[in-house]
Amino acid sequence: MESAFSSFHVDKDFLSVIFDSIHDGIKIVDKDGKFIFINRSAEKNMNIVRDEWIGRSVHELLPESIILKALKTEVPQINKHSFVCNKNFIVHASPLTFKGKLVGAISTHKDEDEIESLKASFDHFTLNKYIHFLENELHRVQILPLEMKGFVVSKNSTIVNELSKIKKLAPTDISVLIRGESGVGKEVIARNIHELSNRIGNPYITINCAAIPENLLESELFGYEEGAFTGAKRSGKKGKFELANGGTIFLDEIGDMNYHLQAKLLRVLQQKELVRVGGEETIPLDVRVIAATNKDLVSMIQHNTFREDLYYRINGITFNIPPLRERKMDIDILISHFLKEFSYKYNKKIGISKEAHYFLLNHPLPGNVRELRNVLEHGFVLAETNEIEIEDLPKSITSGQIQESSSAPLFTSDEPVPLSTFFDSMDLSENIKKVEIALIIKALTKSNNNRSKAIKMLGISRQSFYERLKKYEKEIAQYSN
Ligand SMILES: Nc1ncnc2c1ncn2[C@@H]1O[C@H](COP(=O)(O)OP(=O)(O)OP(=O)(O)O)[C@@H](O)[C@H]1O
Repeated sequence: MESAFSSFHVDKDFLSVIFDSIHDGIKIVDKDGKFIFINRSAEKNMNIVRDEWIGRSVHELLPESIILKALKTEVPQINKHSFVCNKNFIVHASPLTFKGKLVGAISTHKDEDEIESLKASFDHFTLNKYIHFLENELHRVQILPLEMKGFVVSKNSTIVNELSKIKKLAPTDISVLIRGESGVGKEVIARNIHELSNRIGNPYITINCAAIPENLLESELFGYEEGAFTGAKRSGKKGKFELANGGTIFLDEIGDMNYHLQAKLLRVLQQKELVRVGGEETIPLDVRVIAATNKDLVSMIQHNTFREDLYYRINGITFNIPPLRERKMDIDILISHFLKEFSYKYNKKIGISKEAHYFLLNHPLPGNVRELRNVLEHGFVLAETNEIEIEDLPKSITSGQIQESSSAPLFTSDEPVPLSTFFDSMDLSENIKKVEIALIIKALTKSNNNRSKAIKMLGISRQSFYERLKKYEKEIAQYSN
């Protein structure tokens, strides 16, 4: 779903997941009648290949369709009978308008046979149940975008302080530099700034300066004209800045941009206009710039690898996002947030065992929030019970480190918990504490909180058990019922 629909600011992959999980067929066309989305049910019950329809015109493919009528007349078409693809359907179609302008049309349809069989089987009771189901579905679909909008989840005081700035700076055009390691959530913040700004409704374009080969980055950013270089498209191409015109551009990994291009970028930002590569025409720009980096730009300036003038141009205000290891408190709420997200995405409810939870809290997670999300999603998908267990997490984090870093494993029992992966530092007493807490929690969990049984499992005296319980009261309480 592109163009006008990007203005709704709901992640398009996510929107596709929602629509694909809806039983009714859904089709969306843009204002010119081009198919921009067809959900899985529509593909199935119309017996078509949706990828072959996307981008093609409804005028050509379904000239008699109800969706085309809604688009042409700009009047909703409710409960209309339609015969397409050799089947009868009941269709609702509505024009889609945004900020008073027609941007396309949407239709939902049900197979008529299905409606007939539904009618036959509906008594009052089932009808009520069906209404209840639809209400739940509607609620689910309505709250999804909010849950998933990618708002920044954090309890960390540094981040909370930083975030409090967003509301103030978002409506201005001040440039923003976001600093932090990979995966800490820099893009989430950039998107939030755009969404809270007056530019909402206009494009939000991202480009990762490190991911594009140096020789292509210039034309990716500023576009090119026909024949600008070998392999250039006949018609030329708009660059990311032009695509972002009126909206926001997020320049990720700006520290990886070469010195020559930095000079060109600075010129574009200062003059608020650009000339495409190989072109002559000057294109005026109105783009808000948000940049991000993992690099120390100040030291790069000292080493003449980053331009000082560009640094001051992009650094109107700076956000510093600490890595996850410096805000362990956030792991808890991020886990809850992601479990909620996945339960919508996969349509099932799964929790996390205390051990897996504790494991994640103590795992280094160098890939920050992105790694936490990936690891949890892996566990969510593989979990065989209604809780993610340590065994469901990727082997790379539960066992990789042991094999690589210790020739003689400290624990060789049948423990599913590879305890030595907790040892992200050499501090002996800190590590002993972690092991003790993990084993006490495990014994309590296994014994259903029966302390006598837990003491027996641990093979320690009652006195020593209670001493430790007191000592680690806070940590254990967090994981006990
Ligand atoms: N505070 C947060 N709340 C909710 N989700 C978050 C948060 N921080 C990060 N995420 C999620 O973690 C993943 C990585 O975040 P993001 O892409 O913003 O990181 P980044 O710092 O821009 O990474 P990179 O520098 O590698 O591009 C995304 O799926 C994002 O939705």
